Amino acid sequence: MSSPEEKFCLKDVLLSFKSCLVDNDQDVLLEHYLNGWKGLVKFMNSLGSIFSFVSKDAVNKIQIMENFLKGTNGEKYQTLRSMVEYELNSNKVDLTNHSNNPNSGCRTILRLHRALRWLQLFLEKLRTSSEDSKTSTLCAEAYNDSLANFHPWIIRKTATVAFYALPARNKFFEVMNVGTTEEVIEMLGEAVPYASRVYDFTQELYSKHNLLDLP
Ligand SMILES: CCCCCCCC/C=C\CCCCCCCC(=O)N[C@@H](COP(=O)(O)O)[C@H](O)/C=C/CCCCCCCCCCCCC
Repeated sequence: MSSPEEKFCLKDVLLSFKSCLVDNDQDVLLEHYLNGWKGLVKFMNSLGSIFSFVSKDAVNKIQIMENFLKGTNGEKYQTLRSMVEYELNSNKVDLTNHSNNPNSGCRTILRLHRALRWLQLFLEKLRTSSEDSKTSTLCAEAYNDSLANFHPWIIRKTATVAFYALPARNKFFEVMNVGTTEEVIEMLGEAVPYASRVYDFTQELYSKHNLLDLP
């Protein structure tokens, strides 16, 4: 379990996904987007080491993006729109084989973007779940309808086994540190639309530039 300073704060995560939307939902601030993911990773870490293989991958991808933001071309990575424009115009995106430029911002964000769809589905399932719902089932359903389509068999199997270690619904809600079940449900009702708006914008941007299948 996590130390107190690593405690998950759903409200902060919520605010990150809200505050990353700019220009009337026509762009996303990368720094705030990454802050949202960092908050989620903290929460996942608080569930124990069973999810460390997921956490490591997420942290690695966040780190790649933070390095771009801190790098010499950092200003090009302020928003998703500016990143896509910059990387496409400077041939930094390998559309066929990722060995030339394995860690472009576009392909790294695409992995997080696909995970955001899982999160969106999972949160919505949690919000509308009944008291006797199993979090492992909700999580697996959300995963199978989203991320699993992009993962090889071995990762799908490992993830499915790990889902059984998820705490029961009431314990899960407790770890979120939001308050009563009703308050958690209310918070989720606020969170899902923000995550959905970020997801929808990114999906449209990537689709417009044919980036949704980046290897
Ligand atoms: C109120 C909030 C409640 C929910 C909080 C959830 C917190 C979740 C935090 C992070 C989510 C995980 C992000 C995972 C990113 C995965 C990106 C990915 O698909 N990577 C694969 C492909 O990358 P490349 O090889 O092409 O670079 C990579 O192969 C994946 C490796 C790790 C396995 C990923 C399994 C994903 C399962 C997601 C469910 C996590 C369950 C957490 C339960 C709370």
